[in-house]
Amino acid sequence: MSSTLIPLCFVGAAVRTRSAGPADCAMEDHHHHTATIAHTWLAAMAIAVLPILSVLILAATKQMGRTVFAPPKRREPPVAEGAPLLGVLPAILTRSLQGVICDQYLKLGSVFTLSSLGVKVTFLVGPEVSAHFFHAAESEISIGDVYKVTVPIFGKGVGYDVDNDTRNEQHRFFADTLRPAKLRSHARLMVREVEEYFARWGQSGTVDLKQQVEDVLLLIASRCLLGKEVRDHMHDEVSSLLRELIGGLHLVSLFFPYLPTPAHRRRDRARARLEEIFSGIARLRKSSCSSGRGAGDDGDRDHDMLQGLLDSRYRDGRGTTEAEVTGLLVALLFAGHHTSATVTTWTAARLLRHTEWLHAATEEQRLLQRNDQNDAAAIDYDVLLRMDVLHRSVKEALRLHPVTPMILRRARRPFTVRTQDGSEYEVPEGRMLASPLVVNNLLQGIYRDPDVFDPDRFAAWREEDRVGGDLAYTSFGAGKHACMGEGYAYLQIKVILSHLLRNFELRLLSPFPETENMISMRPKGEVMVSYRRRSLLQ
Ligand code: HEM
Repeated sequence: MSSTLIPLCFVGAAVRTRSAGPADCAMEDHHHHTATIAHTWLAAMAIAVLPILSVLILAATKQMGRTVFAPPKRREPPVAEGAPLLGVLPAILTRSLQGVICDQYLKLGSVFTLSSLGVKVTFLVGPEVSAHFFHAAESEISIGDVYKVTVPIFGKGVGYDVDNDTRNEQHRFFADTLRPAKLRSHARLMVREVEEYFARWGQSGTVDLKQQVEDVLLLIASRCLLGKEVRDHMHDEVSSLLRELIGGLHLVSLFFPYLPTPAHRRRDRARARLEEIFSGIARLRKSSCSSGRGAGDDGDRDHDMLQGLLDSRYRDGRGTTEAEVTGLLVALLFAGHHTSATVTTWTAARLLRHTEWLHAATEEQRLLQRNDQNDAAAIDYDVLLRMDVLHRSVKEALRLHPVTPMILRRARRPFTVRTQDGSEYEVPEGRMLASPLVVNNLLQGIYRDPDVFDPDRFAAWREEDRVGGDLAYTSFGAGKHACMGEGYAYLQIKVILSHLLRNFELRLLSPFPETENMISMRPKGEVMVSYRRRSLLQ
């Protein structure tokens, strides 16, 4: 979940798109079917939904056929032409958001505004114009204004319900629970979950890999984030409570988050029950500590994030409340599960389609197994760090299939942006801003043959992203709100994929997937794969 990079990719507005972007915005076929919003409904909100409210306010300033605005004091970014009143909306719906952004980028340059029904979103394309967007303080460029909608899901007292300082402290708790020393023990738990899960597969068979990946990642989350008690006794209940929480997010929630609809009531009940569960576990843990029984039987309990958050303290010495811990855990689940599942499935689909890379990644596993003299089958934290081809394959799949089409912010103060060709624009206060990953990730100035799946572009001898500067590759965000779970995400994705490569011969039976819809960047439909057990060392 983007910052909480909340992949609310769960909101189900399916807007199919067609047509390719212009040649310079190279992208493959399936890409032409996508146009979407950030982890989310956020894009929907920006492009399609907020306008409905805003039109009422702005109608007075419009004429049919052309919108007339009060003359700007300074030069604002150029606005894309569009239909009367609806602006670019018809183009987005008949074509694709990605295609429209690409067109306008080629036409108007790296800074431009899309407008529809009175709402304007200014797009900043490429690293040269994105520094302020990613690095400015909250008082200048706000993430909180954009993600307020998460409050009823995460609950009061956490995330975007609290002031910026408190939120920063809560992010420090996340950072503590995700630091490398903790990741080492998470890796051990992840490997155990993955081995157990795939042991259920037969000698050979056919599966929907997308579903399998979602399931195993939920088990990993249950174990690493929520703890042994949930994993062993409450996994099914907690999984369905999380589904209820997600199901409580509809378009109507954007405007009336507390309207007593059945879905909102279910959401609130689920949130309350989760708090009850986590509070119960917290009390049990406290009492087992005071009775001298210590941590978990297997010594793992100390390492789960639930415990990390229960032990966290604010700077003034205050501990976290059980309600806060519940909210923070839900936020982490939102941020980490859907995103990782999407990237794992896309990477698998890419490897199975581009067999030269499947071969390279498999050979890497064979070598790692051979070189590991102690235990040829072992995958641990250090081995995972040595999976270079696999790592680059994941990174490259994420470049071509970002989990969110764009990252959104709101300008709290006006600012000036300079383009590479020397144009200078004043972006006004209150303007919604977007950094479109679906276009940034395909810029030819940064990536050679951008629509080709080529993990070597990130190899030490090319490093196209580094050459492009620190804002060239922003699939994990950047700057002030860079993803805090990147290391954890790579670990769990590589644990799953390396286990599959080592133990199964896989074939993609479905056609290469399209992207789901305007709101979700997941692979569309089932991703059917056949498997046959094997050992790489024989
Ligand atoms: C492949 C998987 C993932 C991808 C592609 C991803 C991507 C992102 C992106 C793009 C952002 C920035 C959003 C913005 O600026 O609005 C972000 C933020 C964040 N991510 Fe991830 N993420 C992934 C997995 C995870 C995981 C596993 C966790 C935690 C367990 C996590 C925790 C966070 C948090 C806490 C933030 C908010 C940082 C802030 O607001 O300061 N993410 N992520």
